[in-house]
Amino acid sequence: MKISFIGGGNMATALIAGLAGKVAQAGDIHVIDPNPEALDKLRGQYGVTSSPEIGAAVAGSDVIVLAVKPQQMREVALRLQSQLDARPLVLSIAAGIRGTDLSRWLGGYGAIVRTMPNTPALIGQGISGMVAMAGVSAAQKDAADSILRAVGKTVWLDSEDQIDPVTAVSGSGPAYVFFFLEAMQQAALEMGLSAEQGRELALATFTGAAQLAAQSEEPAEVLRQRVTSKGGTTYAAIASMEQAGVKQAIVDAMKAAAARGRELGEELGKDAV
Ligand SMILES: NC(=O)C1=CN([C@@H]2O[C@H](COP(=O)(O)OP(=O)(O)OC[C@H]3O[C@@H](n4cnc5c(N)ncnc54)[C@H](O)[C@@H]3O)[C@@H](O)[C@H]2O)C=CC1
Ligand SMILES: O=C(O)[C@@H]1CCC=N1
Repeated sequence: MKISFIGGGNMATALIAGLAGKVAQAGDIHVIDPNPEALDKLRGQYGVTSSPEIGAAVAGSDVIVLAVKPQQMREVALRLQSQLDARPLVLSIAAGIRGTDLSRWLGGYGAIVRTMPNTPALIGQGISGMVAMAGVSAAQKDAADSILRAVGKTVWLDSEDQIDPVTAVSGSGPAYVFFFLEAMQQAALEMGLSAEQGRELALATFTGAAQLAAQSEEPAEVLRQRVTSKGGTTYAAIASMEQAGVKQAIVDAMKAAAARGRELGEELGKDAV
């Protein structure tokens, strides 16, 4: 499979790390990015070919992955329009950008899959929500699935409306986990443990609890109750979090992420062309 990436930043790097030598031979991956340092790194680490701007190199690609920031998507799509003769699959990973707007910027092109991956893709532990527009063939849907499965799991969605909620849960989700980790490590330090001890204890707790939840038939609430002895230490911690409104704050934060996705789509898609 020949794959071109437009944008060679964080998320493209995570995807290329999983793909190179598996779904595509390194020489069949081409990256376009105006930043020479990003290209040097990707060429050196993964043996990809590269160019600083969209041109003939993308013609002949089976899949073109759009991995620029949402604010760059329109400009990139307008430039890409003339290179779509071979009818490749266009795979967009941008938050917010709606399929109809992307299709319009690509001159009414319909072979578009929107996906929302996440950074654990870097270590093959990602999860991606996926939605195909009407012009995507079964073979192209399979190609999109195999690209994202090279870096983790895929979940196909019933409608595009679900992609903003997916962005709020798993796309942005690693940041919430890191935030919680930061807080646990800060507390460990403030209570007299070393930074190294705090890191080891907090990380193993996260991994262990997540694995336990994944392997258990019980909901998270029941697993939590099993740690929480009445009048004990966990009880004190959970009572403190409840008093501070932590659960509702997380729910509100995730709704804000989804709303920002919708807002980005509306803001950046309101042009006439
Ligand atoms: N970082 C994350 O956790 C996730 C990001 N995304 C989406 O992935 C996309 C990329 O995000 P990141 O990789 O985090 O950003 P990034 O800033 O690391 O990478 C974007 C890259 O695009 C390049 N670029 C800018 N203008 C360009 C142009 N005209 N042509 C080609 N390349 C150009 C930049 O030089 C940069 O290397 C965004 O749309 C974001 O919504 C999706 C899921 C998760
Ligand atoms: O923060 C963002 O907008 C992107 C999308 C999901 C994760 N990072």
